[in-house]
Amino acid sequence: MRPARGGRASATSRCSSRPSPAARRRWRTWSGPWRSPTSRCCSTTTTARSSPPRPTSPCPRVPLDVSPLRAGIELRDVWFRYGPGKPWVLRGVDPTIPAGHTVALVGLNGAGKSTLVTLLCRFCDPTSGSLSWDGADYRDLRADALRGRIATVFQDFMRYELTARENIALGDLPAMEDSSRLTAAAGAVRLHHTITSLPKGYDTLLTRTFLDQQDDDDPETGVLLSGGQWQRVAIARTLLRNRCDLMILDEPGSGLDAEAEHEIHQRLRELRQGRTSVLISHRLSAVREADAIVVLPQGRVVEQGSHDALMAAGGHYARLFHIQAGGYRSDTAEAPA
Ligand SMILES: Nc1ncnc2c1ncn2[C@@H]1O[C@H](COP(=O)(O)OP(=O)(O)OP(=O)(O)O)[C@@H](O)[C@H]1O
Repeated sequence: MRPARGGRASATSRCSSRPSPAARRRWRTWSGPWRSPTSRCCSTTTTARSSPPRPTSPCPRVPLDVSPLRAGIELRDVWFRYGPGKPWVLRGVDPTIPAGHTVALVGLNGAGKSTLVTLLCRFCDPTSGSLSWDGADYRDLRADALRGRIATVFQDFMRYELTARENIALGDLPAMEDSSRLTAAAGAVRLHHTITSLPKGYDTLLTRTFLDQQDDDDPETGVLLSGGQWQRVAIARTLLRNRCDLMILDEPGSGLDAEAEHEIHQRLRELRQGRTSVLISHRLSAVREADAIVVLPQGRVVEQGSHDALMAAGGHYARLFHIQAGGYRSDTAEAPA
């Protein structure tokens, strides 16, 4: 399935008639739901639900600042692929993330969950369809302001060749000199004692440079952390941004041992209370308490609802849950830990 040909060309030509200064002033003072004239000229034409609408093309706009999230984030018929001719990754998804709620995304490998995260952070725009923040189209918003309101633990998080302090404080630079915030974030993921036992504590370099044999015991040359310890650094970096409006956790426990994973999911559950968050995890016991679980096989939303509702429906989610639970059973029927 492909968008209709010529969508881009016609959208671009329609966008070329620029609004007058007086009209632009009127739109800026419009207090209703934001819908810019340029977004109308770029809007997509949805004909049949089974095929993607025409691709939207970027039009020049005056980017808007981003206010604290009040209502929620809405996706409307979002289609996405990584390039023309590439397979569709998202095929008309339209979940809503209400403010103050946790929405979990569940699906098999390659279902498009992390791709959805890249759209939520606006690293990419949808090929067609739209995302909105309290009704404002993402494409009308300042990308830096939007990202300033989002804290994300990425599945492929970064490991910087910097000190422990810097690696965590990159989440929120003023915390670089604020030891209480740094230690609170590190403590929340049980990393504080690991860091304080390093040769230079929070100022230990988290990389290892071997210049010659004598450098082996030199604390200046830094240390190497395990994969799970790095994962805690990445989560601590995100927790530091606890004033953000949206927290996205993409497989936050994937590199952790069973005990640490259980503990961190427990801690994240507490931190998510009353906050807007998106949680991705293959560990279904970690997502069962989400307000809504969106099941996304092969880029389409096939089910959404609470754990209880989806289990009662006996569909895709229930099947995955039973498969996973079965792996933990011996003779007795137990839910996954
Ligand atoms: N940068 C990219 N360029 C091209 N294709 C990509 C890119 N990133 C992901 N893909 C493709 O998009 C599809 C969805 O990938 P995505 O990472 O969103 O899935 P996922 O549901 O998060 O999977 P997993 O559970 O394995 O993390 C896959 O087929 C993948 O190969």
